[in-house]
Amino acid sequence: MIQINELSKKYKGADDFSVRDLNLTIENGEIFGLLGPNGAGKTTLISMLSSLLKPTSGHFTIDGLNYKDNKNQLKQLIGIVPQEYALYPSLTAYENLMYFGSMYGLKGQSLKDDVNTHLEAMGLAKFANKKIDAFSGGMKRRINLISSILHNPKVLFLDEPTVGVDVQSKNVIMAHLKELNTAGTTIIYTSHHLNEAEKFCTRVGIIDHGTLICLGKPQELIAQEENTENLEGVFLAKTGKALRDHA
Ligand SMILES: Nc1ncnc2c1ncn2[C@@H]1O[C@H](COP(=O)(O)OP(=O)(O)OP(=O)(O)O)[C@@H](O)[C@H]1O
Repeated sequence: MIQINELSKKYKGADDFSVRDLNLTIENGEIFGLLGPNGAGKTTLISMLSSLLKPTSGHFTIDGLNYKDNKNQLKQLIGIVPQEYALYPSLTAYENLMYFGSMYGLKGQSLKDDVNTHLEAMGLAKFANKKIDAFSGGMKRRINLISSILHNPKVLFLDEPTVGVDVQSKNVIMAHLKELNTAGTTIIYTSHHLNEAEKFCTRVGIIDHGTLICLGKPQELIAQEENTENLEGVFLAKTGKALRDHA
């Protein structure tokens, strides 16, 4: 279970909070979608939960563990798929994955077998020995995902896992995430793809101006909103139609 209490983040030099007094509980086995307009605070929140960013105040625990006291245990428990590719372009897909596996203390034949199984499941087995810099965006996203799940994390955080990929790659990524979830992994991910979130998530939270403004099962939220047939309608009703440009 992920228990978040009064979590806030104000970046150095910023005028306002990017996440403000956020309270949320996510149960084991959920696929939880963090939705919100540009600049709402989704990446900031997920970066704090995955220990990439220090909160300004408040706290959270994952399976009762917190980053301050249980750093090494937490590292084994969670997987992180950031928005940016964290891959070595001059190494092959296989070499990258063996390297990332070794960072989690994995080695030997079982690591090789796991790498090959994931490459196969992601449709990348025949490209295992090609260098990453020759890969398309969709292929890099799939390798990026594999690199974060080799240690079988109990909780997986993903920041826009399907941004910039074609429909084919997106389907493979989402199917793989669904399989991981069925096998017991809790998934928390940010997305702007509301149709996808509607189908895929057990619950969603809509965040705006750093605050959680809406929380529930997609179908329940749709049923509660008048004249709305989908999650996009709920999203627009809650967050409005104004652009969120800022610089
Ligand atoms: N390193 C930073 N320093 C200062 N302000 C930041 C920093 N990173 C993000 N912000 C600000 O914090 C707010 C929330 O940004 P965040 O990236 O968390 O939003 P988001 O919901 O993930 O947006 P998007 O959908 O565009 O990725 C924005 O106002 C953003 O400008």
